[in-house]
Amino acid sequence: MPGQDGPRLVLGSASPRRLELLAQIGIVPDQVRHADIDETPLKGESARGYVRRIALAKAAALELAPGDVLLCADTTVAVGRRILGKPASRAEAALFMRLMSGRRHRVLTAVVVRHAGRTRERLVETTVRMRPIGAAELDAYLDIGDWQGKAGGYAIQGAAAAFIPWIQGSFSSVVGLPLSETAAMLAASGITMKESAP
Ligand SMILES: Cc1cn([C@H]2C[C@H](O)[C@@H](COP(=O)(O)OP(=O)(O)OP(=O)(O)O)O2)c(=O)[nH]c1=O
Repeated sequence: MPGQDGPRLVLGSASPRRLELLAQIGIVPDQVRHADIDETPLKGESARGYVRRIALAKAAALELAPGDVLLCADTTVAVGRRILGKPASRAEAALFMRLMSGRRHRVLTAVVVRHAGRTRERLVETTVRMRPIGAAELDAYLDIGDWQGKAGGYAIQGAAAAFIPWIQGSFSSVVGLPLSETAAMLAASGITMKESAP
């Protein structure tokens, strides 16, 4: 049972989206922490290998009290073999958006749960199609500033939805945490909805 006697959930993420997504399924972490790690892709690294490595590194970087459950994740965008992380500038965000315009890309989220000496992980892949985006509307989109802090430089939960007619996979995973898979992983560690908790 969650609550006073159950395990404590530590969310190892600075992403406000991940906190909101957990709240959507009635899960409230007892603590939110995060460790800064180097997110540079290795030479020749695949997007799947990269996102797993980073999520595992985030989870390994935090000390846990006995019994605590740690949840970490990493989200990245891949266009073909090219990994698009968080753009460093508006110009880089524009480049990323032009790469994705009029074609499909993949959004990968790796979820890691550490508990009682065990580390579990899941990798969820979603395909997203963007319609062709004109120069003027791209400029207007970049003005909003949604590109900051987002893998690939866009937020499907924001104005970029206007560019996305179709996805195949998990919407919540694109936003940062695949909720169905995450709920199952947390339940396996004794973390469930807290609506009935004191
Ligand atoms: C593609 C996409 C990404 N994102 C966000 C989710 C993630 O917060 C971010 C990818 O960066 P991440 O490195 O996965 O996460 P983060 O740096 O925000 O937080 P932390 O490492 O502390 O957990 O991009 C959206 O919000 N919407 C989208 O449509």
